[in-house]
Parts: sequence; structure tokens; C-alpha cells
Amino acid sequence: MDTNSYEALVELLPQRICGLAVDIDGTITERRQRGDFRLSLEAVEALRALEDAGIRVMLVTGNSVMVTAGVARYIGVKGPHVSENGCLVYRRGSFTSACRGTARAAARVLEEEMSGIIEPSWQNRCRFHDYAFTVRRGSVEEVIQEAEKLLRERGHQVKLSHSGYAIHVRPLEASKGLGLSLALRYAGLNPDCVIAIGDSVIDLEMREAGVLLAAVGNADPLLRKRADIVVPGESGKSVALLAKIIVEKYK
Ligand SMILES: O=C(O)COP(=O)(O)O
Repeated sequence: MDTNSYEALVELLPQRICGLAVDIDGTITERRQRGDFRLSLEAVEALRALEDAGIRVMLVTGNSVMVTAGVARYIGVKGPHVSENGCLVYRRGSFTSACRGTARAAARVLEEEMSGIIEPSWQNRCRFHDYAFTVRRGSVEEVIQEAEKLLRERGHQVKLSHSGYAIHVRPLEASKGLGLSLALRYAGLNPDCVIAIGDSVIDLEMREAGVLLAAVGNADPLLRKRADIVVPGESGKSVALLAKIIVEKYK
């Protein structure tokens, strides 16, 4: 649902908010475009204000656990946090797998057979379940189709998703919702009082955890259409606005 006015947005929020699950790339960055990894300082300050107000901030991202843990540490948000698009949950210096399968072998096939078309992420060396590739040549849709065909022929049962930043090769059970459910269980939070916010179609998966789903104003059209609320503004500015409303409404 598109939410244009501040008042309408306040009305749509639950009675009580205990946590915010937030995607990283395209959501707390300045912009939503491949290659823009600059964190929005407004979003960072807003997330810190939420933590100070006692609202749990959980990063839910396609990044590796090492990157997730680093970003969380320097932003100053406690978590638990979800990495590898739902397959790993990080808390208090250790991490647990939410997925049983790994797409490692499928990723190796793509690396060998599609070099020049896609490029493996440097983070793949420290990934366990979900492997990421950037597109070097051709459209994302065509590359996904070609990769899916190749992997089917080789008998790999995996799924491919695009985050807006990279194509991810994932075990079939992988879902940001699966990881977020585990994170909520660890944190002892009821999904009824949690809002999730993201920018890409992968972020739709967070709804499976039973949370209220929000989209940043410049999110992928499908996420904007399916989200419970669309927060005006771009990426980090949307997150900062949502956080400000939460802090003001519930103080
Ligand atoms: O790893 C990516 O491709 C994007 O990560 P995100 O889930 O934080 O947007």
C-alpha cells in the first residue's frame, strides 16, 4: 500500500513496536543502485536512536555473516542479525545455520561455466549456503534464465534470486523469513510487534516471519505493491523517517 502522508503512516503501525528488521543494500544505503554501498548517515543515526529507545534492530541481509557482523558492530545495533538471505543467524559472536542445504557446488558450476558473464562476489570465500554473483554482460533476466537452465541440466536443485545488487544462488529452503523467524525466537520477540523494511523482492520473504512489511519509497515495484506500507523517501531517508515515527509514537 502506498502511504503518502505522515499521519496515514502513523495510523498503519501496530499498537506496540518491539523490533525493526532492516535490509542493508538499497535500504540503509544512500541510494538503491548497484555499486552504491555508502551507508546513509541519517539511517545510521535513526537506527541508533531506536536501540536507545529499547527497540531491537536486526539486520536481515544477503551479505555474508562477516560483513553483517562488521556493519552491525560499527552501526551499533545488537541484533540478532540474519545473513546469506536467511540462511545464517548471528548473535553474540557466533552464528547458527537456518538452512540445511548449500548452493556451493552449484556456485562452482556457474563460476566455471559462466565466467565473463557473471563475476563471483569476493564474499563467496566466506559464505556457507548462499553464493552471490554480479552480472558483467547481458540483462539480469537473461543471465538468470541461462544459469537456471545450466544448473537444471547438471542436476542442481537450487533457486536464483536477484537483490538489485547481485544474483544469489540459494538452497531451495532459503528465505529471509526463515532466518528472521529464528532471530525473533532467539530475541524472544513476538512478530506482532516487529516491522521489517527492505527494497527488493527478496525482502518480501520477511513477511513469512509474521511481521508487518514495509518498503522504502524507491523499492522494487513488486515489493511496493505487496508491502503493507510504503514509506516515502529514498532508501536511507525512508528508514530514517520510519524510525523517527516509531520513536515519537511509542516514547
Ligand atoms: O547481498 C546482496 O546482494 C544485497 O544485500 P541486502 O540483502 O542487504 O540487500
